[in-house]
Amino acid sequence: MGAPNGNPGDASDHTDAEDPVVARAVDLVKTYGDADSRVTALDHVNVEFARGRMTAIMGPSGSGKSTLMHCMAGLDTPTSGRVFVEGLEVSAMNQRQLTDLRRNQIGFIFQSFNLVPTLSAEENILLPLEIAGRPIDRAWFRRVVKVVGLEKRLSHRPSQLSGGQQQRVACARAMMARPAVIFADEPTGNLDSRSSREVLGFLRQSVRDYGQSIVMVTHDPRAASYADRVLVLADGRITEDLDHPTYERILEVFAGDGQDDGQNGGQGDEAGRDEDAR
Ligand SMILES: Nc1ncnc2c1ncn2[C@@H]1O[C@H](COP(=O)(O)OP(=O)(O)OP(=O)(O)O)[C@@H](O)[C@H]1O
Repeated sequence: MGAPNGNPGDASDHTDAEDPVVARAVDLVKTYGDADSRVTALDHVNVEFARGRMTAIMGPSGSGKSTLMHCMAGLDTPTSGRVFVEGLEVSAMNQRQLTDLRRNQIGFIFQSFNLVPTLSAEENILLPLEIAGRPIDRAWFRRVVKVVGLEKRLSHRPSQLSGGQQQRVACARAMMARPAVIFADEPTGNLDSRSSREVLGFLRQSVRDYGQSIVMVTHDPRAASYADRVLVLADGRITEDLDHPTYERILEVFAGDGQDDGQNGGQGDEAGRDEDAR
């Protein structure tokens, strides 16, 4: 099992694949500003993210979604409380340990793709491993490239790719290092509905076929319906925790009708979700 009270260590030589929880926040508080203008972005959040599952985080603008993800990924420092990834205490790490953690345990997918414009798709996918000085598993590279359907685009630079193709490169880049968890911040926010479906399908496939753990912030109920679990934040607190919700169920929750009448269980949405990818 993971050691939630363990010391931060070298992220490159520590994995705890036995622990069903890949990341957790314990009594997490994040405030911004001073006493006169204090904003509580996270208000005593306790949450565990399951290994090999896709969890979506939803909530209104300003509810704390990005802050939660940034604290989980070691990109922001909690005011109080603790954060663990793979049993390692992120909230107690120094900069070197955080760099190690981000290189070896965490993958990122951003709304704006964040590709290096002068590099080809292949070079972008391999860049994090090159920077970390890690060996490249060519067989895994070919598999990942096949999953995201980029075989014929590997020599293209980002400007020669569509938005959907660029986000596929970003997905492949995140998957390439086999991170313990991928944090995806609005991964479909800049994509049309067809490209969104494709990218969400790849993410689901990586969960189903390779046991990838994914935490995804999204405003889009359609995107959230691909997840195994949907958390809803409001004013820095988790207000809903939904297990395999349908698109309709998510819409109901956001319409303020949080009562589960059981009528939506097991139904898929008609247009968005790629059932084959689940
Ligand atoms: N660097 C900062 N300085 C001051 N306040 C901040 C800072 N970052 C976030 N906040 C505040 O913390 C609260 C939570 O912000 P956060 O960005 O986490 O929300 P969000 O749910 O991700 O919003 P959105 O959906 O609009 O991206 C907001 O009230 C925001 O104004």
